[in-house]
Amino acid sequence: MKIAIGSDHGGFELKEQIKKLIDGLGHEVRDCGCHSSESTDYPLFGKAVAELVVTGAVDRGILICGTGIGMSIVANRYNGIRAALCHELYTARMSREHNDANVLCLGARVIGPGLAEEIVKIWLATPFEGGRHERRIKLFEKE
Ligand SMILES: O=C[C@H](O)[C@H](O)[C@H](O)COP(=O)(O)O
Repeated sequence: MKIAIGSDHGGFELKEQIKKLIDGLGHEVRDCGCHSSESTDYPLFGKAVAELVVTGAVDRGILICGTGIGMSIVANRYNGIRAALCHELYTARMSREHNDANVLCLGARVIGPGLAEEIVKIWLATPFEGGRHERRIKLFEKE
């Protein structure tokens, strides 16, 4: 898959680590920044990733900030984005199976890098179940 990834300064280190993981799994990574731990503004990177997902330039997005909250708020303003903030494995899996989440948000100040990697792996590997869940998504997404 093609995957866009973005973070602010709070998520920068974890972004670099997750980039390597995704690359090692055989995906194509598009890094939308930021590019250092210097203080910056999460909406810039949340928007960049969301726009690539919405336009179909990439298949999925991963966004990382301190808590993951700011990034999920920004991404979910876009019609067609279903961003899920996940800090354990069950919601990571269910966000794919039931919600067809196309953006994963992580809080680098909330969980450790080991758990973050496991979350990313399960989120990338889990397919959408469709069926009744597809009907529910159609109920809130605009044409
Ligand atoms: O939701 C927002 C994110 O968690 C940001 O990473 C956080 O607000 C940045 O905080 P600070 O500017 O204090 O590093």
